[in-house]
Amino acid sequence: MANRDIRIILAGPRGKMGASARNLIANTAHFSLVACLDHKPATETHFSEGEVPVYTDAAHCFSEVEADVLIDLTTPRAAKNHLETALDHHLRPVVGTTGFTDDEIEQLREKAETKSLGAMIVPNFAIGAVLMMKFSQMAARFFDDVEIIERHHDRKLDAPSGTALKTANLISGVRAEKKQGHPDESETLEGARGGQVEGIPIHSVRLPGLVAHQEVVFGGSGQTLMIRHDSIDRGSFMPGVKLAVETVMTTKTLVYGLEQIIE
Ligand SMILES: NC(=O)C1=CN([C@@H]2O[C@H](COP(=O)(O)OP(=O)(O)OC[C@H]3O[C@@H](n4cnc5c(N)ncnc54)[C@H](OP(=O)(O)O)[C@@H]3O)[C@@H](O)[C@H]2O)C=CC1
Ligand SMILES: O=C(O)C1=N[C@H](C(=O)O)C[C@H](O)C1
Repeated sequence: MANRDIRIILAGPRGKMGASARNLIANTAHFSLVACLDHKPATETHFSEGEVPVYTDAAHCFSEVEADVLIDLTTPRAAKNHLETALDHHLRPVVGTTGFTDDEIEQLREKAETKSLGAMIVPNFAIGAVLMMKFSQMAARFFDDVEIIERHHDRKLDAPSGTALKTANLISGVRAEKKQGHPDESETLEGARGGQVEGIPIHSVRLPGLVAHQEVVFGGSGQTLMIRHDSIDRGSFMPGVKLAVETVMTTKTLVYGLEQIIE
C-alpha cells in the first residue's frame, strides 16, 4: 500500500472542514481525491473539484468509484449512514463529524470488526486538543472535581461538542462517578449547571467569531487547575486528518479518538 496513492472519497467537500481537507489531499503526494459526496447536486451548488465526480447518493458513489478511504465531514445525521454504507462497500471511514452516541459507536465497531476493516471516529483531529484530553485524564487521578466548558462558532449543530464528550469519557474512565457541587444544590434556571456525563458538568457556549475552544477546570482544596486548548484556524485539524487516513489503512477495527494512536 505504501507504494501507491490512498484513494479518497470526501463527503462534505463544500463545508468549512471539507475545504481544508481538499487542500490537504491536493498537497499530500500519496493522497488522491477520486470523488466527492454532497447532498446537493453540483448543478445546484456550482461546486466542482476539477475532473472529480460529485455524487449525491452514498451507495451509488461507493459502488461506482474504486476507493480506499471515505473522509466524512458532514452532519451527525448524514455521517452515520455514510459510515455504515462505506463499511458495506469495503471502504474505510475516517469520520470527523461529531454527534455519535456511545451505542452507535459500539454498533459501528462491531460492524468494522465483522468486516475486518479499519474505521476511525475522531472527535478532534487537533494534536493540542488530544493532548488537552490526555492531560485532563492524567489530572483527574489527582482531582475529584472537574467541569468542562466548551466554546464553538454558532454554526455548530451538535451540543455538547464531540471533544467535550470524549474528554468526559476519558476522565470518567479513571475516577469513580461523583455528584459534584453542594448536595442540596438546585437550579432556579434550567440548564444553569450544564449537562452531565457521569457526574461531570459540561457547559456549551455558541458565539460568532469563535472556532473551537475548550477549558477543563479542576478544583481541589485551595487550588484550581485549568487545561485549555484553542483551535483558531481549521488548519489545526489537518495533520490529524492525514494521520487518521494513513492509520485506517493498517487497522482492522474501529478506533475512537486520535489519542489511541499517538502514544
Ligand atoms: N473532528 C474534528 O477535529 C472536527 C470535526 N468537525 C465536525 O465536522 C463536521 C463538519 O464541520 P464543518 O465543516 O464546520 O461544517 P459545515 O457546515 O461547514 O460543513 C458541512 C458540509 O456538509 C454538507 N452536508 C450536509 N449534509 C450532507 C450529506 N448528507 N451529504 C454530504 N454533505 C452534506 C453541508 O452542506 P450544506 O451547507 O448545503 O448543508 C456542508 O457543506 C461537524 O460535525 C463538526 O462538528 C469540525 C471541525 C473539527
Ligand atoms: O464543529 C466544530 O467546529 C468542531 N467540532 C468538533 C467537536 O464537536 O468537538 C471538533 C472541534 O471542536 C471543532
